[in-house]
Amino acid sequence: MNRGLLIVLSGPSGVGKGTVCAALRRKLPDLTYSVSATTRAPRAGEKDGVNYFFRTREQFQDMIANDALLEYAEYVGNYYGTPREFVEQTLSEGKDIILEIEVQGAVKVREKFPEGIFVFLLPPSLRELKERITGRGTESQATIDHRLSVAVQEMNLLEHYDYAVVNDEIDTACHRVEAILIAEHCKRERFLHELFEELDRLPLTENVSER
Ligand SMILES: Nc1ncnc2c1ncn2[C@@H]1O[C@H](COP(=O)(O)OP(=O)(O)OP(=O)(O)O)[C@@H](O)[C@H]1O
Ligand SMILES: Nc1nc2c(ncn2[C@@H]2O[C@H](COP(=O)(O)O)[C@@H](O)[C@H]2O)c(=O)[nH]1
Repeated sequence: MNRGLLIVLSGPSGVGKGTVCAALRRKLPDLTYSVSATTRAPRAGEKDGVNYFFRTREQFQDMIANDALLEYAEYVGNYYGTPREFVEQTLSEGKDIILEIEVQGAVKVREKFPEGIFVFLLPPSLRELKERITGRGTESQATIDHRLSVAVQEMNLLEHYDYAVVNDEIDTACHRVEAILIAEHCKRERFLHELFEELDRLPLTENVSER
């Protein structure tokens, strides 16, 4: 069985990662979502085990010590991390999995899964990014300011990604990511197809089948 694809959707805070990821999951119900662990407090309506695994700092540090995280990062005063076992099991079952994570974590995932597909979501403008972070209304002004200053630094990491997708319209951005997934699947299938054709042409194969 082929391993599934690991897709990392990353980009600056407020660009719309969560929104585009949710739209993509509605369109592609077979795409598995990696639920992260965090020490941040739940926002209104967020549920443990659905949006995040909400953990204390001590619990999170235990996860780090037990090597239970594929990657983790400290972001604007809180820990965020990807539970490792679930990702590895999903991939070994041949299913695609998507991680929606910030950029430091994405760089660490790349070190462990260079074959992953790394997509950087871009805002149509910095002004729009600021409006999105502010408009979401989930953070204090101090946190918004902190996230915005980090966002500008995060944009410089674009060159480390395989693809850049502008999130101007949600549906369009979602289509773009879907197109990337389709293309990546095709690439892998064609690769295998060509490999087997090549093997068929090898004299060694003929000799073996004649015996
Ligand atoms: N294409 C878009 N057009 C207009 N508004 C958008 C678009 N995409 C997302 N938004 C809005 O921008 C805000 C931030 O989106 P979202 O929470 O998905 O960003 P995020 O990148 O996941 O943020 P964070 O990294 O801080 O968790 C939300 O209010 C969302 O509704
Ligand atoms: N490195 C990781 N970053 C993660 C993970 N899960 C979420 N995130 C990112 O953190 C910020 C803040 O998220 P918020 O829910 O507090 O707005 C955002 O960029 C998320 O994508 C993770 O497991 N690892």
